[in-house]
Amino acid sequence: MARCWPGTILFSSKAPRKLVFLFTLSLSVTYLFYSLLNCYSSLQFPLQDASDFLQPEAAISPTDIIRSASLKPDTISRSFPSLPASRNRQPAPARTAERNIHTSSSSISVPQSNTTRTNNSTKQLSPEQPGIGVTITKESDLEISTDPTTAGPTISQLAIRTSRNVKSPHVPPATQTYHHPSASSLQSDPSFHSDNSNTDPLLGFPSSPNLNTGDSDADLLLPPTIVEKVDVEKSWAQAAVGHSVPSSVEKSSTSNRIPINSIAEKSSTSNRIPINSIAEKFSTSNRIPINSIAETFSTSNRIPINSIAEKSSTLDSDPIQATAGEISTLDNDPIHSTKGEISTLDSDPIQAVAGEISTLDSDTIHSAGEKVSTATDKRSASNSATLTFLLQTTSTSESESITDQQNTSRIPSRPAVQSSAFSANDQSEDSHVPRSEKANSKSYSSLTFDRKFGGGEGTSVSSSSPVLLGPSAVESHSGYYTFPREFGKSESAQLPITETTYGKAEDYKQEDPTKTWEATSSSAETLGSPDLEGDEAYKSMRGLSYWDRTPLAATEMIPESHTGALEKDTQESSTAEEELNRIFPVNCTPEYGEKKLPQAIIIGVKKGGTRALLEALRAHPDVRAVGVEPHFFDRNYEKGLEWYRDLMPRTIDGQITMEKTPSYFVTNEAPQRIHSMAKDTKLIVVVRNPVTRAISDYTQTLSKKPEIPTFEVLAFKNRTLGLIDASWSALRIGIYALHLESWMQYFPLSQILFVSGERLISNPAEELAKVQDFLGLRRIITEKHFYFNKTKGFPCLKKPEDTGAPRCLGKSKGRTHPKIDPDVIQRLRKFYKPFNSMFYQMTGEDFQWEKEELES
Ligand SMILES: Nc1ncnc2c1ncn2[C@@H]1O[C@H](COP(=O)(O)OS(=O)(=O)O)[C@@H](OP(=O)(O)O)[C@H]1O
Repeated sequence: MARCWPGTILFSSKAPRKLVFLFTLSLSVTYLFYSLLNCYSSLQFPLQDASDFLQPEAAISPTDIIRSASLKPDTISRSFPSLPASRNRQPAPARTAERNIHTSSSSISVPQSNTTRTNNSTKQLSPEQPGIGVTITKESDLEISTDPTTAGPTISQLAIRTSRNVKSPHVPPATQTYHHPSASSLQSDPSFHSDNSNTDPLLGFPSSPNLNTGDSDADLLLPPTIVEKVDVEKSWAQAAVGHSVPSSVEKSSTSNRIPINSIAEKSSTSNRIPINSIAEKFSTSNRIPINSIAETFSTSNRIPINSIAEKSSTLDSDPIQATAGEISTLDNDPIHSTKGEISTLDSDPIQAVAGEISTLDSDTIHSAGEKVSTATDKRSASNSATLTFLLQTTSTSESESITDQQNTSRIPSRPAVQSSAFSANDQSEDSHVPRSEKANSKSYSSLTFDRKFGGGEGTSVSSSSPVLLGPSAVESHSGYYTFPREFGKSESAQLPITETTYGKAEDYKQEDPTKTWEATSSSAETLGSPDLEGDEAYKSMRGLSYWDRTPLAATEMIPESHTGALEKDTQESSTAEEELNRIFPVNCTPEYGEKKLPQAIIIGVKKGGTRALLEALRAHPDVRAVGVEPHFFDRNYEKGLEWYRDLMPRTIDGQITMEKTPSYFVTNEAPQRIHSMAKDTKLIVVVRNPVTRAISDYTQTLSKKPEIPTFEVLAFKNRTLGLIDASWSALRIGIYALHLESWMQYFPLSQILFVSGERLISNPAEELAKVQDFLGLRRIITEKHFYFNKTKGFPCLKKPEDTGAPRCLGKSKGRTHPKIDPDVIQRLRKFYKPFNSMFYQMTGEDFQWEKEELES
């Protein structure tokens, strides 16, 4: 051994002392060098661990992010409210298993309970207790800071943990499988074990439970304090675009690690993940129009987080109402709610002056008021009840005349839409192209559905179109989404998806402040404009309901205590109190029956034709429906089921109770809540071409706020680049597939009926037949009940025996739409096309909007 040591030779050879000194010195230097090297190596471990944490960003579902937070450009709030424990839910064994996705550095198991962890303690949350909210003030990069002394996991980490390792308390009974070509590497990655059952149809990623809805126990993972640097815009962009096939997957799909240097460069501590660097990578590789999407989604969610937590507001919620503390709302105008003292049954809009809003006419109450006159001020409870009767049955005001509506014929010229068969059969090969081959594609993506219902039998449809518009399509994502047609059936549809994303964050302008006016709640609605053809009869029979229906009990009027929370829905104009009393004496109907929670709900979509459907149904003797929109599952949930029940009309045996609130469809919490109420609730969604729906939505807002920017301006984030502002609620609501996915988490498709808004106009009897079948009703509403009113441009109801005057919806339905630039229409059609296709695929029904567009 001694010989091996060079020093022995040196000493034995009696080398000069100088040489010995130099040798010793070089040894010391060498030793020092190796020591330093070792030290450096050891420093790498924490970073590697961090990288393990980071890499699985691949598993973050953008929809989770969308639904988990609310962003504003200046004040971005993020909340993780918890949900009430799911009751009555069907056990879903396939989905209740913990999503056992391994993380090399940390494996977090989330108890399947309704808890959140704060300060190392676990507490039970009450049903609507907000979870931990983090307020984020956004600049370019965001500093989320609630307590700078404590560094907890980053948002990114939390999302990762959530998506990776969660016992989802609400797992869809359905099996949803997403096969993403580019995910093959993930699947080969031992750290990624998706159960294939919690996927997002839009995004194609295993989706973490919905943070916002409390479906997940993500709260458990949220530390009491967070010090974080987050590029929120970028992460939101991913969320918004809906496909965060992340760069990290590409870059380290097998190693499950983000290159160390990227982390080491950007982060000095292992505990603080360099979100920015990750975000950059995402944005670079995915080229998502980050700003635009982030902002757009934030636009639709312009609700302070605390409001959301408290009020369960949604994208369709009125921010001001949410803060007012007392939501009123025969009218949706947010201004009216600011005072928190809005009541709603005031029937005398004529007397409403600036500053005093009365509200039976949503179109007349736009003057922002200091206070709102109230039903309680003006009438007794019994009168109020009478008025409610009015709300539920008819309108009597002259101002309801539809003479101002006679310009255009609204009936579409298109032929009756075929029912749900797909006709195309050209399966696109494109959908099977691995993502890697698509990555460099500069072309627009295509979206292809390979529909294989019933064990491969069936048809398929494919389409090829730009997903987003603009000159800079740079990348596509593709994948498959498989879902069952119905619970308990093996048949499924497989949905290959390719999508295109655009641009970089910097390319997009900041949030347009002009959009803050947006109040997206469902419109105030009108019942009972007498049509011109029936005008004489109307005058002679004024006050009578033209809709054949069962009488209402006086006691089923909405209690005054409730009126402050109701959406004005039925009347756009009203009648003087005395007249109401004359027309509908308080004791005109006996009290009988029982108030029941609704067995069927029209949950959407706003401007789809929901009022027309409900009113037609109310002509059925076995249907009793509340005339106003209760907004229970989105805005008034904290009032409790008894409050809700009390709103309902009385029913006798054999009658079903219904309500309609179109904003439910886009309310994250609604599916779970309705499921909790009764898992067998039947749901009806009236859908309409999303482009037309958006214009209709805009038209309604414009009618109240003429000063808003043009549709063309609002529709784009950057028109030159062709960047659609998908976060504008008018546009976002139309991404039906996105919203439907939430409902499919709780309800089988067999429990959801999709009604074509177009066919409801072109062939109402046919749609009503479907609806009656779905509700288990006798087919009593038939073509004999409808006639087409040329002046109104819509079908109107009449008594089948022709004994009563016909009845059309009022002036808030069928407004003349403003003329929109055809190029913008075209762009929007292209934007929606893949989402529509996905929706057709999910529902198994082709609504033929594209065909209609071609014909128009
Ligand atoms: N029979 C009949 N009469 C009048 N209007 C009809 C009818 N059937 C469907 N429609 C379409 O309904 C659209 C309004 O939809 P909603 O009732 O769902 O609107 S709301 O969300 O409740 O405000 C409304 O949209 P606009 O035309 O844009 O006003 C109508 O197109």
